Amino acid sequence: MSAARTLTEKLFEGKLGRVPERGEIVVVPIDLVYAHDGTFTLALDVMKETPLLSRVFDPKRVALFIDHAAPAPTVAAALVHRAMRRFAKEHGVRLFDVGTGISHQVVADEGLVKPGMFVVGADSHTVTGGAFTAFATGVGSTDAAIAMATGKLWMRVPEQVRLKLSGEAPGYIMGKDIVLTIIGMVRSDGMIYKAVEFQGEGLKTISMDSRMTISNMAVEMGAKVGLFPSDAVAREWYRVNHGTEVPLLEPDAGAEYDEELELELPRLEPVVAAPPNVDNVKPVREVEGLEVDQVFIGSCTNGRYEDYVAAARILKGRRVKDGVRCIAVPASRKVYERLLRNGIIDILVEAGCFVAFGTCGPCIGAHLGLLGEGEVAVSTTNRNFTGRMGHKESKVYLASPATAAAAAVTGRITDPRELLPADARLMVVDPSYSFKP
Ligand SMILES: CC(C)[C@H](C(=O)O)[C@@H](O)C(=O)O
Ligand code: SF4
Repeated sequence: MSAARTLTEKLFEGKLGRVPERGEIVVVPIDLVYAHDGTFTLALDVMKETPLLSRVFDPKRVALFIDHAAPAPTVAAALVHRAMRRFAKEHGVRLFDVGTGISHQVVADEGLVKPGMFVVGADSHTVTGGAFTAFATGVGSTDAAIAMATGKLWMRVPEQVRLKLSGEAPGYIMGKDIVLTIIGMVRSDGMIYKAVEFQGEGLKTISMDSRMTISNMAVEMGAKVGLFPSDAVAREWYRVNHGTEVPLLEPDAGAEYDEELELELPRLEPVVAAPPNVDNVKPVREVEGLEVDQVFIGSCTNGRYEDYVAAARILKGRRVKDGVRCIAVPASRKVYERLLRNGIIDILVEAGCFVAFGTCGPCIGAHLGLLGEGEVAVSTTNRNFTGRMGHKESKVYLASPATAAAAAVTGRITDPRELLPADARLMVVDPSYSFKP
């Protein structure tokens, strides 16, 4: 075997002091473990029932989030939130309360995830942290409780896949189009328990916001983690957002992978995932014209600055079509504040959108916009399973924020290229970029 190492191997080596074999079961120290109001109750039960797990190993490495049913839409949710606040106080753990934001966004906003870390969260979209070169993965509530109490967790070292992104993406392409296209290629079970490493010269043009979208949906192809290197784009993001230098972590040339795939970015076009499966991916033009009732722009997949800038490019000076609800929910207060400072919230509101922030609400059909029988939504979220956003006879088309905004304006599924300026570049790599409406 060559001495060249994959990125996944480097991350394990950083913790274990040696490169483990694929398939080996290892116990790794965990740098950050988190849970939210949808999963913490079960973790708390485990901690209460198991004396050895009754204390938190290190409060600084544990975080709790109130984001799923937030603000509480039911009394039952309010009671869960109350229990979480009590636990956080008793154990000295950080609790990010109502309105701070969706966990996977807040860990980025707060700089809690850094290259080289091992992060586990009681939520499948913890994989979002792969954008920050962290081995970040979702676990069940019992595993989360064990990690909270012991600071360690066992893992099977995954098979490793190189996914080369070659060439440069056209300006109208966003991370969502890239990841949906990949899922359409490999299908929803194509990467089960594998570590997918995104590589290639195309990374230079993929912003951190879009990388988070791509890593976020790694789990929708079954992956254990979706990793980006901490290249120049990532390191500049840490400088601008957190004033910190982070190490360069990237795979060695010549590292051996179990599988190699390539996606040519210049060939991409806007796509949707049609219901009822995330891998039912088609070019937007194939479903163009279908009438929509609701558009949702938000979630941990696409609730970031770049996403609303893309939407604003389409919504500015236009109105949401009569009869369509356009719901915009920036993923965190920090994202919301940046949008507010840049006049983007004004554009959304003037176009007729309903705007809230920092909640999972509509994404998981919890509150703030469920779908009725027979209704159709275009949504920037990551799952379109039957009944995900409301009635079991409703339909969800997953798309980029640009495609979603185009549907809001026309009331039909529409190729965003028809409404975008010809020179629009929707992925914005410069972290200091501010949109001038
Ligand atoms: C509630 C939670 C367990 C779930 C997840 O793990 O992904 C949710 O966030 C989702 O998106 O379906
Ligand atoms: S925004 Fe949606 S996908 Fe993300 S954590 Fe919340 S419910 Fe899950």
